[in-house]
Amino acid sequence: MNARTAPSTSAPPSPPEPFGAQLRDVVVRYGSDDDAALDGATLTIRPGTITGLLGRNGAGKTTLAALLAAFRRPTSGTVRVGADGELEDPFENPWSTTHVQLVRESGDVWGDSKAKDTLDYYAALRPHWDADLAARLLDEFEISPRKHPDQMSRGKRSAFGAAIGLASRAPLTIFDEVYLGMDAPSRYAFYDALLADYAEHPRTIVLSSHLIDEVERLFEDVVVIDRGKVLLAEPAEDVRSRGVSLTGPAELVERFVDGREVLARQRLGGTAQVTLFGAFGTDERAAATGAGLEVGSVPVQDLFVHLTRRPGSDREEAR
Ligand SMILES: Nc1ncnc2c1ncn2[C@@H]1O[C@H](COP(=O)(O)OP(=O)(O)OP(=O)(O)O)[C@@H](O)[C@H]1O
Repeated sequence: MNARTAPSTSAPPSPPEPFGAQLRDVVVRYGSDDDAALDGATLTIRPGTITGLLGRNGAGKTTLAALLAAFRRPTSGTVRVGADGELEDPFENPWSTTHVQLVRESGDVWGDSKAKDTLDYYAALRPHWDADLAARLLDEFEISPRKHPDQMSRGKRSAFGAAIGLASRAPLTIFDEVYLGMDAPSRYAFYDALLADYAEHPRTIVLSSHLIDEVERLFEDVVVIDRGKVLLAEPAEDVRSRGVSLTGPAELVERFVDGREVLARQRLGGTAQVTLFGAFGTDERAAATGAGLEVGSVPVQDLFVHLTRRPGSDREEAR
């Protein structure tokens, strides 16, 4: 029995299953003359996973997040959100809006009253809100519940939004560039808290970020959008096996490059590391390992830069 069908009791409702989401041929146009912000996007967010949502500036990530959270409706196509087998149109759907939490850069907080007022608001709005977790996170980020968010630094305000997103325990939680202004220790504290709470309370997390190197270890699935189109949507492991990294004596490494596309190249003294695009066959892998090279997967960041590069307009990165 899920929370929707459970009889009403004084105990908090048990959380429903993690939500998934499906987009089919979704087009979003902000104005009739505008280019499409999403242009025929089709993808699935698997329930119970952490999905990295990646794209260059203006790619359509925030637009996609707004659709999932029912902040807007697509111009055409379908958006469905919900627990397995119960996917529904989230727009003007109280069940869905109650169970989907979007944390945006802007924070979605009452700026001119105490942080505690915002916490009380979310405690009433989110059925699975964990007040103890919220208090612990505010403590960790050194945020006073008595302070007004308008008087907080940008980083503290972002951290406040991150804490709200985690404490909401929503079956689908979307963090849209939540880290803005947060210093490195705060960002890492957020990633650690996210992983720890996700392990204890499985749900679906979508994490949009430009700091790919920093967050890619969290991803189970990866969605890359570019100019409103879905370039890939697949498990992070599949993304990482779209290329290979080789590390070892420079001369030896170069022998394996042999006409392949190089995504990244680093050299330190006689040691080189190259990231190559394209699957590496079992024989090649065995040959490279046998020759003493370290064979690794491709960093998501390198692949992302490669996939979204604009020929002729982006400066080739000197590495
Ligand atoms: N309210 C709006 N009115 C008109 N156009 C908009 C609006 N919001 C977004 N757009 C346009 O839609 C496209 C996608 O924007 P979106 O904010 O979804 O991208 P994004 O991937 O989140 O970008 P960024 O990484 O820079 O935040 C862009 O061309 C943007 O200019």
